[in-house]
Amino acid sequence: MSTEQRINQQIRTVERLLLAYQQEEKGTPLARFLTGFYKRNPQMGSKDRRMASRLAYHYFRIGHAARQSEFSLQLAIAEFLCSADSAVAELLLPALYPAIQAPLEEKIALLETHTPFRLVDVFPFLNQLSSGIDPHRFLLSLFEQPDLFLRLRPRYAADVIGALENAGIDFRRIGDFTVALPNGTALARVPGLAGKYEVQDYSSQRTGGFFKASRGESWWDACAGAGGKSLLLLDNCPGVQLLVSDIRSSILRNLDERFQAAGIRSYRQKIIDLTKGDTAAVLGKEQFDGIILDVPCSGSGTWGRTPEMITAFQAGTIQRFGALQQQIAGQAVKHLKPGKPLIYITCSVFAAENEEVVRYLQQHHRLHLEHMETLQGYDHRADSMFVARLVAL
Ligand SMILES: C[S@@+](CC[C@H](N)C(=O)[O-])C[C@H]1O[C@@H](n2cnc3c(N)ncnc32)[C@H](O)[C@@H]1O
Repeated sequence: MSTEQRINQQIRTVERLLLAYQQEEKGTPLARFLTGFYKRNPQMGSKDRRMASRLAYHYFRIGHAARQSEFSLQLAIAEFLCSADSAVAELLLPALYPAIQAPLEEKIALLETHTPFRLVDVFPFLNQLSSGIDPHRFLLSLFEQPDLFLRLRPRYAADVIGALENAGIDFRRIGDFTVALPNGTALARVPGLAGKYEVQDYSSQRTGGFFKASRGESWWDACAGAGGKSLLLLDNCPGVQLLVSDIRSSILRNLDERFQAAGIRSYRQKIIDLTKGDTAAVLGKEQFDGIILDVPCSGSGTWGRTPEMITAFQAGTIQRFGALQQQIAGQAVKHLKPGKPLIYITCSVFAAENEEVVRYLQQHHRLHLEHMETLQGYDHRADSMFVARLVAL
């Protein structure tokens, strides 16, 4: 088979794969779909699978841009933009291909001059961004996959760094307890690491700086999920009395496993749906010294990892999340002691889920805003998040 035939076959395979993906239930993560697709197509070898995954992810990174073009041209544009070397771009965009290693801005200018690609078409929700997000830099960050970040447990930080160095792993250190690695780094093969670190995005790690908890205080992680923020809290302040809750019992089982691996045994756990107005039925009159509220959200700050969401997402959903977050936060704050903090967190870049919810809480729930910040992931090849520290009056 000639190189050209091989490339055309790859393009057809990805087209077939993406057609099958469109038949899936809306919102199915691409990663999960790909696992199933490869199981159903065992004739695809590991090299074919790697190439198909790469092309599919790049296809989604250009969002809504150039969608009227031939499928093969859309793929070539995506490849040219998102990689430094591409047989597909070389075959289909031969005049542009020599510039594939040029800076991103230059590649965008070339594509806008010579193809139907327009940067403004990529992400249709730019006018809804939080004020702390730079729209241009955010857009450009969608074209690359964020790094994999580890949070090192304080007392094992030196062990982990030593083990990574011994294994010859390529990593970047950010501060004392954070390590960035290229995605796909096979950590399971490095001996002696179990229980000494958590996989946690860098921006997510930074939210810990807002907790400021003290030993002996009682805290409630009210949307605890698999426990990422709770573990961060307990690592920063081991003497805190913790209640974790979530609407889903299945996710709290994951939390239990992670807590067990981290050697944490002393905590309380409850199933609580914060959209129901009866938290008092579960919690009585219990009041906390601090509440972490890492609310369900659009996840738009993490779409560099799940670019399929850029096209799957419906604009109206932003307002729906905003309303849900207001309801959840309004319910949780009833259990906050006066003078104590609510830490409101999202992994969204939309104002309606961030500063607008903060404004609502100030106006309707007697909370004073101490500090809020958009954590711009694009500065660090990380996710973007929002965090606010509000204090009950
Ligand atoms: C952003 S995730 C939490 C992630 C987690 N804090 C971490 O750091 O790993 C949001 C969580 O809110 C939970 N949730 C969604 N709706 C809820 C509700 N009505 N009441 C309580 N929790 C809810 C979800 O099940 C999900 O686990």
